[in-house]
Amino acid sequence: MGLCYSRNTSSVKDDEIPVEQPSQTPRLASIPQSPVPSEVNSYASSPFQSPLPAGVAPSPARTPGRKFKWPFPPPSPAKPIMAALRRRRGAPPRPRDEPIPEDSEDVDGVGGERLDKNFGFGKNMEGKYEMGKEVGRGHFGHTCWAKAKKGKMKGQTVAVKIISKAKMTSALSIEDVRREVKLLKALSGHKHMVKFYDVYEDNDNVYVVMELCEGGELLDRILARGGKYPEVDAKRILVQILSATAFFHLQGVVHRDLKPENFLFTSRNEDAVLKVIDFGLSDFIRYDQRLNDVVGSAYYVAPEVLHRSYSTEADMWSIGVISYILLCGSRPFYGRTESAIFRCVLRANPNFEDMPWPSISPTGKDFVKRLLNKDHRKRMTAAQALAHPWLRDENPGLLLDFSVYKLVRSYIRASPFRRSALKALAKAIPDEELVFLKAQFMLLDPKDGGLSLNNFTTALTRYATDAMMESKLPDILNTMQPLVQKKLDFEEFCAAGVSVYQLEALEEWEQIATSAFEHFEQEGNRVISVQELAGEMSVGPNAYPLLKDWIRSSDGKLSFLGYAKFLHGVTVRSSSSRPR
Ligand SMILES: Nc1ncnc2c1ncn2[C@@H]1O[C@H](COP(=O)(O)OP(=O)(O)OP(=O)(O)O)[C@@H](O)[C@H]1O
Ligand SMILES: [Ca+2]
Ligand SMILES: [Ca+2]
Ligand SMILES: [Ca+2]
Repeated sequence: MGLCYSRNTSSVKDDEIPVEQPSQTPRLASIPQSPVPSEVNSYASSPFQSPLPAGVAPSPARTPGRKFKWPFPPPSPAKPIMAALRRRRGAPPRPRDEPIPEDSEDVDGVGGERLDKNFGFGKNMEGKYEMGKEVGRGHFGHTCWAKAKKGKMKGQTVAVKIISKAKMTSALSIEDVRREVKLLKALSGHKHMVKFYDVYEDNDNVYVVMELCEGGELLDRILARGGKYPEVDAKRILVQILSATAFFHLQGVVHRDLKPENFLFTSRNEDAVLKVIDFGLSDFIRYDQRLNDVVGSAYYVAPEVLHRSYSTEADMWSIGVISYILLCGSRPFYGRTESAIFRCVLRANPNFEDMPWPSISPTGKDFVKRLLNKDHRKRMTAAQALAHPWLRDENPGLLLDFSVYKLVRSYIRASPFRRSALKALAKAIPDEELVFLKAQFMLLDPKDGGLSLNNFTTALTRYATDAMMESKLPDILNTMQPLVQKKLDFEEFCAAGVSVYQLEALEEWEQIATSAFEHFEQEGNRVISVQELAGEMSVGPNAYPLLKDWIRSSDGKLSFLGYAKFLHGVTVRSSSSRPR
């Protein structure tokens, strides 16, 4: 195994040039603060960017007042991540083309001349707003303070993100800007989303007018506190992050760049509201879709993103990284080069032993671990995280979880044998886990104690924004037709909505499975042939020898092992040709 670091270790890999760091350790607390304050954001020298390997773009790298040793403006995070991936796999860098279309230059013509950079946005920015000083900077442009000159916002201060058209060098990068604006607009209503006001353009720039967040970035607050948040304060932050994330995930939006630089406080107050910003890397995702473009920031990137098949769970990983940092002041996955960080993300287990972890509550630790699970199927969703015991007393307000829709969908489409296996499992779900399912059941507003398709439709409609129409999540309802006649009571809803993978990740899994099998023996287990079982599992004849071991020779029914394996199902990799 390569060099994997957690926390205070650091070392240099030979294949890449390490970036100079102000400190040899990734520990936030030891990083000296920049003495240069600014009225809007107090920028500190950031340990999040200085140890970044060349090429990984930390968004605030060019923020005024921040010290960094990088002579060049940072490129998009997407490109360098891909380049490093290719190096890891030992493949030669491709000579000309760019791996990620978003940033490939001139796909539409020489010098980008044929690109239509007209967005159809309003043109009279200057007439409406008086521009002030810069408050932040990113790789596409910068953000300024501004004041409305007329209209109902007259006199109000706002933030204007100025995105340079000169940097839009491909049709796809133009599409990215269009999508960013569309997303900001559609998601704007939520308490923890930055409020969108307007968008303008001229020949040089696109101007996104939004609510001014005067409290600075979450990153700066972490630094100002010496890198570590007391649990109570960390909870307050995370509830807000999760509430925003549960909201946009339900809209079918993946953020893909969640990190402390992309959360801003509305004011300098200790209890200021936190807002998520920067949907520049975000995308809509259909319910049955997996994304494959590798984008994000190295320290926060989920393993399945590096494996090029991911969905909303990737954001949950990033929130796990943020939680880890908030609680202990160190990064869970650290390396001085991009490759080293990726190796860590893919293979290393974060350190939960060193100080301050022994002094952190067991539920807090459990919370972080359930987010930093490398298997995305075992990771908590945002809605689940809000229902986790660690946050429950924060009264976070629960939100409908779209992952429940996906699970219910596959339940109602499953074979009767599989459904009875899941019904038996539902009887063994620990009370702690039932809390979440009960909340989801209630959010679906059961009629006469049960749920039919109508409930699922109405609930989704209640939360729908324009973003949900774009991501086409409601399409899932067309595939849930069996629920027209059927009605799920709470017990069956649990069988439908429970995630086998998540239960498997629990320490008590052995007990849960044992107890579930007892129920299954009473009301679900039956004689089943190897052929029939293979059909149930959608595997071919070469799996017969293996499946034979799952059936008891005494009575021809599933054994305990067989039941547990049957619940788990075959994973894509081991399906048909290579069952394990
Ligand atoms: N609404 C706002 N209020 C105050 N400051 C803001 C606001 N929006 C952005 N900023 C500041 O500007 C910085 C850059 O904004 P943003 O992250 O949206 O730009 P970007 O060009 O997409 O950057 P990146 O390089 O991270 O992709 C933020 O980190 C923040 O400091
Ligand atoms: Ca940013
Ligand atoms: Ca961005
Ligand atoms: Ca894309």
